[in-house]
Amino acid sequence: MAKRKLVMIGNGMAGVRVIEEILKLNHDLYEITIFGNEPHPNYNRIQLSNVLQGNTTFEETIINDLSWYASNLIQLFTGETVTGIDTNKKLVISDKGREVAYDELILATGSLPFILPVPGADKEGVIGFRDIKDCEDMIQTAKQYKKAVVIGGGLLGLEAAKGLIHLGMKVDVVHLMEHLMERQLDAVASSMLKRELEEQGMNFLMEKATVELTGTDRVEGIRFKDGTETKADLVVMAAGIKPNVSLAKESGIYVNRGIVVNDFMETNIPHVYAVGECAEHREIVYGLVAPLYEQGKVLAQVLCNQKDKGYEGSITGTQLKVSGVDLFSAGEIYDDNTSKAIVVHNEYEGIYKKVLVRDDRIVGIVLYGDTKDSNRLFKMLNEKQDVSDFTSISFLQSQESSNTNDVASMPNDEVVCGCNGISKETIVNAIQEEGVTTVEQVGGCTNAGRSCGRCKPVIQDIIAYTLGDEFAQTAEKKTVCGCTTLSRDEVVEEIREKGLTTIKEVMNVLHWENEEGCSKCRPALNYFLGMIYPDYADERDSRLVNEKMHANIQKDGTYSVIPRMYGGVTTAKDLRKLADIAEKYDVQLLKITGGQRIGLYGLEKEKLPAVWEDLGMPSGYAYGKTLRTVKTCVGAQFCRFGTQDSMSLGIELEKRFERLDTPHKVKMGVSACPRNCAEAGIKDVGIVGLDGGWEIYVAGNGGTDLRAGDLLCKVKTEEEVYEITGAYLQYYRETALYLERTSTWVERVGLDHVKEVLANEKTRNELNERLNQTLARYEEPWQKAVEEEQIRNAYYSKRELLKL
Ligand SMILES: Cc1cc2nc3c(=O)[nH]c(=O)nc-3n(C[C@H](O)[C@H](O)[C@H](O)COP(=O)(O)OP(=O)(O)OC[C@H]3O[C@@H](n4cnc5c(N)ncnc54)[C@H](O)[C@@H]3O)c2cc1C
Ligand SMILES: NC(=O)c1ccc[n+]([C@@H]2O[C@H](COP(=O)([O-])OP(=O)(O)OC[C@H]3O[C@@H](n4cnc5c(N)ncnc54)[C@H](O)[C@@H]3O)[C@@H](O)[C@H]2O)c1
Ligand code: SF4
Ligand code: FES
Repeated sequence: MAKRKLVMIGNGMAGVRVIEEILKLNHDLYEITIFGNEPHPNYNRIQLSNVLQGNTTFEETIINDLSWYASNLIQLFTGETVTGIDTNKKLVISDKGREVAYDELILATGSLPFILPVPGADKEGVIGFRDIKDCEDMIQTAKQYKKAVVIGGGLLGLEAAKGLIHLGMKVDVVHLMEHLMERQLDAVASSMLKRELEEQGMNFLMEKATVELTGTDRVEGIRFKDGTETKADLVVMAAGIKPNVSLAKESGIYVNRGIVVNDFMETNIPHVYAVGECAEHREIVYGLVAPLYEQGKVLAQVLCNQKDKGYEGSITGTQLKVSGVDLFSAGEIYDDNTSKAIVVHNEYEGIYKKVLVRDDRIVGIVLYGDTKDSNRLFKMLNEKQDVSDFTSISFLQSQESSNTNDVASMPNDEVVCGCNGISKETIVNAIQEEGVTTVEQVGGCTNAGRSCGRCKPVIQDIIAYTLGDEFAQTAEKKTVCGCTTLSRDEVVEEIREKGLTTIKEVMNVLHWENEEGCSKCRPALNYFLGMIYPDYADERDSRLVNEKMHANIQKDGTYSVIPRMYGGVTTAKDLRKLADIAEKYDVQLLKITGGQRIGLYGLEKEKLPAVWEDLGMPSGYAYGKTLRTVKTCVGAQFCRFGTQDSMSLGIELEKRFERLDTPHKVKMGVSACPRNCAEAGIKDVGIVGLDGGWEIYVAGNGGTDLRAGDLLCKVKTEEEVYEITGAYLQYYRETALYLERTSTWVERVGLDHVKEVLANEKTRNELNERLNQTLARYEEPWQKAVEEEQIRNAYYSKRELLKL
């Protein structure tokens, strides 16, 4: 039976969770297309605050990478905005003119920051805080400017302010009201918070209404209603959000504040649903992930014909992600004449706890300084438990005890991960029945910990408590992925010892939890097998998407073609050919890359084999975990400072080691003198010419984790360079974790250790022998695609559009 067509607009947290739930319920029901106007796969927006505060990286915020979409046959259009919906013809239209028909349509367009409508709000340097782009803007601005002003003393504003302080800026927080976070905290908790944040370096301008942003092109200051002013090089608007509903509205879908949905997330138009921050349910628009995920679960059931009781609304609990601040708030915050407050205020220790009770039920919680009881109290609030038997002590005094004792006394049904609604019992079951032993694996099985991450310490305690002695042995272990409890070294050892030769066999024999593996372990296993057996028959479908396609997928779904240009040296004939091909195939962009070659960007998948055939040049592997480029300077052939022939050495290095699978990408550079024009000092392997010899540097990195290379050794001849480089690469191949760059690998194993290994001639020879055996197995992949129809049909035909 033909699959039904499911289209989703919005590639954010709530929407993609719906897709994950659908895939769990019925993997094959839908042909899924997702439009996301950000140029990224689905990432954890919540963690942007932690990126700013330096606690995590952008890479770590990715929830589902491109290979997840590919392996689930999801067509993803990133950087593309849906601009119209024809609900009669049942199709959506994008800003690139793409029309996609749907049987079912999900609107998951999220929110937009509320930008104050004051003069000057459109000046350069005025931003919201919503996405990676905003985050990057703040990081860049902090490198150049000193003074930031955040407008809004709510959750978002305070997290942004903390991040900007971390980035080295002076920060004013402008707040309209008398108290910070007035929607979540009462006056006492709010003033305790203010004091703490002032100590952390924030300056508060309270009860200030902004009337104008001053400056010429770029913002220079803020003027307030009371006539006062403050200077600003950067203004971050964090004064709330508004549901992103214009597309729905223009398409005739009923919108109030958000897109109005019933308990099954259905809009007023048949087959059109809304979920997440853009949806309004029973007159409430939610702005935290916990309720959005509940909505997502319900919508997945509806779309998989498993309609249950529907979504009935949520009570939300909030915490602030600022280190040194421990607070929790849920429900009402002030008592009135129908409710009573139970309050503990220990000023000495900076602890404040308030529980509001009406008709023997908890209706509100405010905790500051000690939030240990938040889960327990929040559960009582949510379940409307009768609390008439509780004393104020049993309400509010958490027992001083060790963490594992806390876990022991925790009821089984206590919710541990509020974002995902996961109880202790579910986590314990995953540990006992699925054999998981790390927080990451628990997340893989249950989703716990995959959003704001604040429950991770408790999950860790539950793992320790459940595993007992076993825990100590597994605690230090970094497993290959959530499908196994084995580490990289254990997997490699088992493959060698048991003579396992295919990915399937490894998974079966080593009792993989998920028998199909996942997007993390399949490429890793493929790599390990290829590293162990020189004649290994590569499993192309297990590779990361770009390697599988032998081309780099771009944000609009097109691909790039970057042929080899050994050592960055080309010819007039090749340049002419590239120019002709660029015109013939109408490439969107022709660009000199950072690795000294020329890239053709914006080619549709179906065109790739023809382009490669016309080019007749080898692949530059610009997409691979392999040797990318060897950058060279002109050296002794032309430069008056050159002491060595850097171009010849670079070209030979590239020819010798091209196509070699490595744990991560490898870049090299060769300069002919210490002026180092080829930037060899920030390469995985950098060679610098001296009078009568060469210096070999290793473990440099010019990317996000900038690192200068370490001097490995000095040699006299080119032959020695090849020998040392070969042995070094093979040792890296054999001992690094999959996806570990040489820079982190060397730091982990130690430069002295690597030097010691390579100093031994016998070891060097053995390493080079194994390397050469492996190198012998490689074929030119583009040529193969040109020659073999089966490959073209499998990977580059239109029919296979969804398989990426
Ligand atoms: C810095 C920050 C910190 C946060 N911290 C927390 C926290 O600690 N706890 C918590 O629970 N929540 C937190 N939140 C809120 C949480 O991130 C959101 O509730 C959640 O991301 C909303 O999910 P969503 O899918 O509805 O919207 P989004 O994640 O915003 O996704 C919507 C996506 O749709 C795209 N889109 C919109 N229109 C179109 C179109 N026409 N065509 C194509 N694509 C379109 C948007 O670009 C966006 O990528 C935080 C938010 C921010 C910004
Ligand atoms: N830790 C978390 O859970 C977390 C973190 C960040 C963001 N978020 C979510 O992101 C969304 C946006 O957060 P937010 O803090 O912008 O929204 P918010 O509505 O919670 O807070 C906005 C704050 O700005 C203040 N404000 C409004 N107008 C102002 C003005 N003109 N001048 C100065 N202050 C003004 C308000 O008084 C309010 O305190 C919310 O849904 C929030 O729940 C959550
Ligand atoms: S590194 Fe030295 S030899 Fe090479 S181009 Fe620069 S100055 Fe000339
Ligand atoms: S509480 Fe947010 S991820 Fe668990």
